[in-house]
Amino acid sequence: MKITNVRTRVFEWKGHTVPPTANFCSNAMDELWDKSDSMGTFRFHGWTTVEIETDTGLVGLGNVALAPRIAKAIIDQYLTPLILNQDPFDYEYLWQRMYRSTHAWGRKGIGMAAISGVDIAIWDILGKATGKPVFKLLGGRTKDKIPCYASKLYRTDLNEMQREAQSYLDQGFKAMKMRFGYGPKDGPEGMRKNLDSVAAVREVIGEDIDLMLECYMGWNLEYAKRMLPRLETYQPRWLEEPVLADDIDGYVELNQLTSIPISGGEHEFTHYGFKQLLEKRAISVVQYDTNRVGGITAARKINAIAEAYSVPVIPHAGQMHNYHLTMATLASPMSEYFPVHDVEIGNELFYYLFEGDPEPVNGFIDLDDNKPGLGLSLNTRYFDQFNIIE
Ligand SMILES: O=C(O)C(=O)C[C@@H](O)CO
Ligand SMILES: [Mg+2]
Repeated sequence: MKITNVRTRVFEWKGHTVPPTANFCSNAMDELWDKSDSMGTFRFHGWTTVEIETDTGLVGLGNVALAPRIAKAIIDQYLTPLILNQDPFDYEYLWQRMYRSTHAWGRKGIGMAAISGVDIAIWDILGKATGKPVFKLLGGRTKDKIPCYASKLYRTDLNEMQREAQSYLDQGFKAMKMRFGYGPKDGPEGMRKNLDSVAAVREVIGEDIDLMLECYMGWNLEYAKRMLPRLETYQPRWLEEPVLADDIDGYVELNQLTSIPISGGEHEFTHYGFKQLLEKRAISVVQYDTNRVGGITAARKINAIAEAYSVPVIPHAGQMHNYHLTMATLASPMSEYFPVHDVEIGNELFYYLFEGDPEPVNGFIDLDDNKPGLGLSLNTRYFDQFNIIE
């Protein structure tokens, strides 16, 4: 089998978008003086799709959510020539070819995200060519179903947050993740507001539900060191990305500070990046996203390293490329799930652009044993609401 064509498209959402409210999620821009729409660069209102065609008529589908126009340019200009006329079953060779020939500029960030989109499409072809779901190629079912946690609860009015938390309980979720609205610049008052929001959600969900706390890199080390002891009483399952992804020693320090596990990795790349985080005991939960970290070829290597360190892998975001790895990995106890919603931060945009993602039932999702590949296709129903760039 040979790859005959690579088609990339950028889909930019032009439909209805829920405007961001102030302090809905702390983030890395918060420490700068200009706080107007500081989350702007972290919203996902566009996507790159990668369709890889073969001489057998199979088409594999992958995607990238970071800087879509740049991801498309990288794939078109640099990666496509490297994989044309090649056998998709040589996936490791192709990954190394893409990784090594873009090494000067592509090791982390958008270069690796572009490689990820191509790699995911290649794995989709492997599944379709063998007539098996990708999780079967990765080792098969390690769990009956995948437990997942509802991930939204942006900082709003506390009553509203409580109503939202209750709705996840009503749907049967046994775990959920909430966002902090405040950080170092908001002083003691913001600190109290952060604690109030955790208390409010805990009050609704009780002790028997896992609660995850997301900082999205909006704190700094000093602030996190003051917050962590105060958060212990709420027994969070983890505190996520308290500081910038590059402050690895900060993660190390925070991970040893209290009983609260520190999670991270959604802004880390390749097995080399995670080797460093795990060796240093910087994180207690691995949260790569397959469509950033280097695709399935890199993610499965990270899973093996994490298993050896006894650190759970709970990828960032739901989505098929992550679900298939989680299903096939004993070290992955659960998945993140973004509730279907109007387009807001952009995590929901996935459901407008693709179809095939499983819907959770009672807090669990399942994958189809009889659906070859990743089981995802483009959802053409909303195409008229996108600006599509070929
Ligand atoms: O779901 C997460 O872990 C994220 O970081 C999502 C991001 O969109 C910020 O909430
Ligand atoms: Mg996160």
